[in-house]
Amino acid sequence: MSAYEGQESADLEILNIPQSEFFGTPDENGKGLPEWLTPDDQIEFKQTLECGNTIARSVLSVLEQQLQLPLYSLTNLHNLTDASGDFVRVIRYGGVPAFTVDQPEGFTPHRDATSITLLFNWIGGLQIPHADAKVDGYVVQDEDWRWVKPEPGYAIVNLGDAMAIFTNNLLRSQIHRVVKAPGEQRQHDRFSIVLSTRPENTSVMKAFESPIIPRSESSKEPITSLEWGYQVVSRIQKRAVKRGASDLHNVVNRGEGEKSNGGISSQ
Ligand SMILES: O=C(O)CCC(=O)C(=O)O
Ligand SMILES: [Fe+2]
Repeated sequence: MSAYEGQESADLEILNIPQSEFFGTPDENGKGLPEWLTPDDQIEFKQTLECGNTIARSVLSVLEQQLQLPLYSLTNLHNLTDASGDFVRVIRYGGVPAFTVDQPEGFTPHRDATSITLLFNWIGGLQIPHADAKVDGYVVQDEDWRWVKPEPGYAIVNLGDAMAIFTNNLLRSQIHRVVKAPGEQRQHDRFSIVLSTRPENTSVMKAFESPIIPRSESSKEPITSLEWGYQVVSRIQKRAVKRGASDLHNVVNRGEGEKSNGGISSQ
């Protein structure tokens, strides 16, 4: 798995640092860490991944109990040192003049191909549909989007597609998008730190059995988390081609999936 530095435009810069660079086996075909990352920066990213994993595991351990699953059912699939698609992503969305009315999307509507995503935001831009909104696949009417206001000292916790699979949709993967911040805020660059925790590569992507998880009727042979990651990427690329995207590498790295299995979202 490789680190990725993406610059789509002056408007959007993305850096993905995969967990495997520090805790697993780095992808030998990958790009490695960016050259400009100093040893101190590397320590910072390593510690950030470690903290993200600790927080995600504590959320998972609560969910595990609430779902009436045997102890460690979920947490054991999310060990820091097991090979997985975990990553930390830093995004800079360029500011635009305050109060402009256009609403270009930084990230089109998507659900994350993660178990848990922790988001650290300082200014607005993130949106989710309101509770009664009609969501048709990835289509949400413009008037149905609501701001997610960042609160100082808090992280935003998002459940991803893996949790929907593990619970046969008892837990839902939250659709979200990013647009320019509201009002005055949009003149500032918006930074976002994304800590994504995914099931370890060998995890079997199927619903757990529990008294409260609906039984799955699917007769499909379950796949591993690694295979699932690649499937997500190929789905995203097909959708992007339909939308007319030409640079699929950028598409996948823009949170819409990544071949290296780091940084994918299930667009
Ligand atoms: O920038 C944000 O607040 C969210 C980014 C996001 O949705 C993603 O990286 O999957
Ligand atoms: Fe996302």
